[in-house]
Amino acid sequence: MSTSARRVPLVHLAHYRSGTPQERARFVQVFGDALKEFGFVSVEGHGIEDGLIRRTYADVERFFQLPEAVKQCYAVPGGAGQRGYTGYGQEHAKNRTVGDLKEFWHVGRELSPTHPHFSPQYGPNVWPAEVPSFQENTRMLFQALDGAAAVMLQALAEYFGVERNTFSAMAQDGNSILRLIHYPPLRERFIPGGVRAAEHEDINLITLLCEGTASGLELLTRDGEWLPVDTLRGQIVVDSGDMLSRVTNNVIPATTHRVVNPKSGEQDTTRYSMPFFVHPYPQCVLQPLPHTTTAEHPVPPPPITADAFLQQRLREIGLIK
Ligand SMILES: O=C(O)CCC(=O)C(=O)O
Ligand SMILES: [Fe+2]
Repeated sequence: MSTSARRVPLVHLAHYRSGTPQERARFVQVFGDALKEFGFVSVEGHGIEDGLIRRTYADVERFFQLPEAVKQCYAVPGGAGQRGYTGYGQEHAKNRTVGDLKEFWHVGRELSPTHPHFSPQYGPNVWPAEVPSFQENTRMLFQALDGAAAVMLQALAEYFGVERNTFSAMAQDGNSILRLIHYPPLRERFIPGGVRAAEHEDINLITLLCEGTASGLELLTRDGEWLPVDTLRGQIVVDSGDMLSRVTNNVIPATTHRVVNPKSGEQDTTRYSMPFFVHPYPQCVLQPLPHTTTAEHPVPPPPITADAFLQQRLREIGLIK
């Protein structure tokens, strides 16, 4: 695949789940090459019900329209924004000080305290009483995305020629998180110098993005060009994060992306999006697959636990003060 391709490559997940051996092999190749050379890949046939995505967006919209004081009741003190509500402008991209022009809500995984991957830092979810169906819909969406992500990670392991569960086992009962984001109209709230989401790389292994409700998402191609990414209905866009870059010794670099502000004249546009960040379990040691240390990638990053890496990054983006 040419790195100067102007379109995000498209694959069909059902081809990997239940296709012929040729379809499976083709999925593995296109999916892996797309993340390696392009940074983003669009996935259709992922099995996530469109109605569930619509219902969840409706709930998310209802929540973010609540008064600020009500929303703030769902901020979790000392929780580093990992559950519940995080207010407007609080998160900023690494190496920036101006906050992003967004507010968001995080739904995480809930494990019993006796589970080996349990970590008290990633505690129980909170739920907005004002939107009764929020809990059920976001939980169902979390589960559906989690299932689709596990299959994609299996394909990625095949791409590297390692045991199929190598990456999916890291994410199984891991610290994945569903982020529900509201970008309000710029006319209403603006922070000088602020961007809806300033350019950044995601922290985690891979991110699954259901289509956003308005344009604005852009990816920096490996050639250094900003390319708008418009997810079509029925497709999920997947990008690679820093943790995947670590475990592949940068064979798959993390993808730089951003959400740009609407053009002048479109200052009334609201945007919602729902990235699902696929994280390993906290105790998982991130170290490169052995055969990824090559002449091209001679210096593997030192091992670090997923939790230590996450804590470091949460500090860098202003969620841990
Ligand atoms: O809103 C989007 O489409 C992307 C958001 C994003 O990149 C993030 O929250 O990490
Ligand atoms: Fe992101």
